[in-house]
Amino acid sequence: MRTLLIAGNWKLNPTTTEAAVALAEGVKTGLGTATDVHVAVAPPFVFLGQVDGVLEGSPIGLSAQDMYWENSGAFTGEVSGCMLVDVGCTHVILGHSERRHGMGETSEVVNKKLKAALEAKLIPIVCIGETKEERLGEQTEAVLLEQLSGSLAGLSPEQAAGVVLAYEPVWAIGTGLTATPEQAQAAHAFIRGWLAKVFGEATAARVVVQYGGSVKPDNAVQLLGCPDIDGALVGGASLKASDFLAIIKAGQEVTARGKA
Ligand SMILES: O=C(CO)COP(=O)(O)O
Repeated sequence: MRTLLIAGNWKLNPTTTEAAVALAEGVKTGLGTATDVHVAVAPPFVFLGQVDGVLEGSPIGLSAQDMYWENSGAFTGEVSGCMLVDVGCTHVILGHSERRHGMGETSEVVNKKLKAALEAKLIPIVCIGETKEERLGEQTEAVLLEQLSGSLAGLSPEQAAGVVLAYEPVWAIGTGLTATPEQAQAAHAFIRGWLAKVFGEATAARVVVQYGGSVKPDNAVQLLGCPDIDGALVGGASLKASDFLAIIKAGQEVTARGKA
């Protein structure tokens, strides 16, 4: 069975080092040494080093929220995979919808970043998902197909097995409008079907596919209990240690009882 990954995407929060350290300390203390689910936090770039110090000795992974595909050079404002590894990162989020839609990031760009992340030995969390208009226009599968085939182009099955995907319907992000477990499971099954077709059944069975979009303590058990949902990428609720810990606990419950 795939191990669940519960990751907190802090986005552009919090705004001070002190608050970032306090949040990381809260998660670390609350989690202890539990390892039955994988856990990671993704603070803004500037806090990564300090948060890494806090997380020392804990099983919590450290994720960046983006990276560039070149290692070094004249690329003002960018941060590379080897730099992220140097400050302690284990994961990197790529192609978040706030970057795809807010900053014009294409699947081609995500693909370059993904290959660089794998080269740097970071675990990439590649985000995909449709907007409200696309869902209403029955374009969900077409959008997922474009984002999957574009973002994962040229990967070997072995490389693909090491990629984490995050299905995040844009209409559910930060809106309180969570996809129902049925809607989420249907999208996840579609994603796993695509993986099986392109990379083979054995690889598809290994890929961790998270759900993201208004995951909260009160809906986490239902979502995480779905057969093809292998974790959560949590935004707002990851900014409060007690809420994030409650979502992790939901993952632990689902793991302990086993999936259907
Ligand atoms: O975008 C998200 C995680 O990457 C989800 O954000 P919310 O949990 O705030 O909806």
